Amino acid sequence: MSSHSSEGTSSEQRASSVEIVKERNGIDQVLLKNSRGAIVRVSLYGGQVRSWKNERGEELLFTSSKAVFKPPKAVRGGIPICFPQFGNCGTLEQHGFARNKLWVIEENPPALPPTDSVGKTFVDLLLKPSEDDMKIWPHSFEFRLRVCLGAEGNLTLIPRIRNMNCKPFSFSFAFHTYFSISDINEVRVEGLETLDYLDNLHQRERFTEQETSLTFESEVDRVYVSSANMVAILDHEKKRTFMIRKEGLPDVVVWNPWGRKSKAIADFGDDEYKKMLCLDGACVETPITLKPNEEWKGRLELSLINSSLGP
Ligand SMILES: O=P(O)(O)OC[C@H]1O[C@@H](O)[C@H](O)[C@@H](O)[C@@H]1O
Repeated sequence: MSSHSSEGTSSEQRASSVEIVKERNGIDQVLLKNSRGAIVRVSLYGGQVRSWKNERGEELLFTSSKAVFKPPKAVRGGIPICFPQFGNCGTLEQHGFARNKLWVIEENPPALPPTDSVGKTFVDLLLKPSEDDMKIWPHSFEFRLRVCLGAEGNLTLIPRIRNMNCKPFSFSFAFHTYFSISDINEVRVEGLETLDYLDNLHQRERFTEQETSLTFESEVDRVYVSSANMVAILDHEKKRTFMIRKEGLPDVVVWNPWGRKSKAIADFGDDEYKKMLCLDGACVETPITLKPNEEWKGRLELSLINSSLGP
């Protein structure tokens, strides 16, 4: 099985492991555990990371108390995958179909560099289009996703998308990450200053970020274009910082529906907007075009540190 634990064990350490369990909807879920007790759960439904817990057992990703765990809806929380379309700028359903499909575990994926496996516990997933998918998006692809839990508790996602067509195609993409935060009024985001963004609340008008760090007082729904490869969410109350490192994912989507819109989302609690921030590594304004047999590879690495970035 192409799910691996490659950490060494000592008598003091728990062994790292990969287990398959059934979710309440009967679908398989992969549990990655490292030797310090951190755990990542990945559902084959949507290839979606559902949970990321650190060694202290603290949940680092948000999931709504009203989330629906039955197909065909994507689960509201964790890290849904938006592919082959982000948002509703296209002919497909909002955020594309990958998040609503059953993925499989891939036994022998094409090799990745040793740095993507050594010291990590990981699983490889695969999505191929069904006949029905091909009717609405007539492009043959293979979407591979490696989900890795590092020895230090870092969560890394490595997407690879290959064009199996004889014609080029383009897609947009996002890891729609729901971070769990203490209070939306208490967090700030660094790494987006001076960037241009398209504001979905103003018909996608283009603005330039004027703030040195982003704080939140109302609904936000933006795509920051061509950001640096590192963004941070500083949570003052919890005294911790999420570091988001990304490659091949130039854009950053920032979303929080705030109070009024939360009430209109059926699978989201009225006040839950206070406890989450969506910050996605994405290719939205910079869609990817693949020639026949060409492959795109990205990388998102999430880690947690317990001190502020700034002086
Ligand atoms: O409810 P969904 O389909 O998961 O989307 C949630 C949100 O995702 C965000 O990324 C979009 O910019 C929002 O407009 C959207 O409301």
